[in-house]
Amino acid sequence: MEVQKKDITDINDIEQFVNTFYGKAREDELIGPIFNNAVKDWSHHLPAMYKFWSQLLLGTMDYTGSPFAKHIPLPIEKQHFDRWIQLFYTTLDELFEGPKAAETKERAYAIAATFEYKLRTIRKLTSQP
Ligand code: HEM
Repeated sequence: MEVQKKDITDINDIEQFVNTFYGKAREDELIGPIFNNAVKDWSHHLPAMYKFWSQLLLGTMDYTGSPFAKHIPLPIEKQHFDRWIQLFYTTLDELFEGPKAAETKERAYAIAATFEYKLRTIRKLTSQP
């Protein structure tokens, strides 16, 4: 019988999915090299991601940053966002189950789609004819 998983309820749960997700992302053949080239200090990036997700999911007000801007210089396109989402969903499905976990996936999908659209638009506007 499959054991019922718990839902996401607190900062420990967020730290767990963030750590697990970036563990997978760093090893991924498509998006791993992008992270490993760009992130100089994981001991800074991971806590920033705990705060980002805790603000979105738990309503804490401790994230200050402008996440989209950090992605502008990166070599990422739709295929990379698709892989990001695939790994993120797999991570959440392995660890959690419930309305908050479902909301987390929805939020991630919406942000990924927005980032991808904005990057595509910026590049179109700034490319030479
Ligand atoms: C393939 C897709 C993606 C790649 C390769 C990527 C990579 C990166 C990199 C290299 C940084 C900068 C880290 C640093 O300066 O140390 C960053 C920052 C960040 N990313 Fe992504 N990212 C991707 C998609 C996403 C998505 C879909 C989300 C949200 C759902 C997200 C959320 C963030 C946030 C919140 C930060 C800023 C953290 C801070 O304030 O320092 N990223 N990302």
